[in-house]
Amino acid sequence: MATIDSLPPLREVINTHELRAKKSLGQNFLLDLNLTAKIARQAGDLSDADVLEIGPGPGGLTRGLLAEGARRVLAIEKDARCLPALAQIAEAYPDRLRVLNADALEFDPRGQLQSPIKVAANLPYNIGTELLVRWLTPKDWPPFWDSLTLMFQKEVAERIVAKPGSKAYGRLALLAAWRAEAKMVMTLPPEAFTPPPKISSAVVHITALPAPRYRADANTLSKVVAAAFNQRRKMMRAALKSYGPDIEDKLVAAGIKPTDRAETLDLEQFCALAQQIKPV
Ligand SMILES: C[S@@+](CC[C@H](N)C(=O)[O-])C[C@H]1O[C@@H](n2cnc3c(N)ncnc32)[C@H](O)[C@@H]1O
Repeated sequence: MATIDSLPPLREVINTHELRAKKSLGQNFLLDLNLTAKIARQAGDLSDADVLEIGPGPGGLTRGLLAEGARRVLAIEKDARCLPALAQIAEAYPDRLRVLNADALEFDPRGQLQSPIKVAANLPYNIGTELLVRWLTPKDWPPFWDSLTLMFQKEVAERIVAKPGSKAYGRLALLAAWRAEAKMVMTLPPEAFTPPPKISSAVVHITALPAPRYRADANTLSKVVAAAFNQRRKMMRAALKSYGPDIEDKLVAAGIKPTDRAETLDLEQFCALAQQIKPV
């Protein structure tokens, strides 16, 4: 039976289980347990929280979360090759780790964990933004989670925390600012990972606000912001042409000049526009 002290170093784990990283699954592993404990600490006090971890891989961050005192961790891993390594961690932390071999895109977390719930993950780069947008745009608010502590490619992290007028400002910044507070809390060089990715990474900590900053329908806001920034150099009236001939009137009613460009508009204006398109 594995105990915390008998868990082997992660480099040994990936060798024993022949966990050669698969690019298609976005596998860049963190093998330094000091580093994974530091990332886990960015999630705040874990002792009274259930943690949902997406993509535990060989379990570096999972070990960090458990060592930092997480009440319980539910880890969702798509790659079955990682299961024996994760089972060994589960043995060392009886009753505190549950591992599901599943695709995070298909997984419904509702009813699986007890509040307060923190999500923590070194996300596979190919599904990271999709998961984040899902977590930020449920129909009802507050969401199932209280905070998200997520590793992204640094360029994506910059887009999440961007302010209006900056180059990185767009859909991710607006959706994050609408009902949450997002901060970049840590950056990591490529060498922190095995194998090293081409670019740096960063951890973003996002806390859910009790209520949205402005009233809007989540789906409408998400779609209109995506359309506006898909053609960010175009004037709003051109970028939103597919909304029909009365979009100019709706823009004006929302306090937006039809000749404005998306990158100059703030969250309040986009929410006002969503309300013109579909009031809630
Ligand atoms: C960047 S690695 C992080 C691994 C580990 N957490 C670490 O920090 O070393 C991403 C992990 O997500 C897993 N993964 C990729 N796509 C997934 C999906 N759709 N659902 C669940 N896990 C997925 C990969 O197999 C891999 O273990």
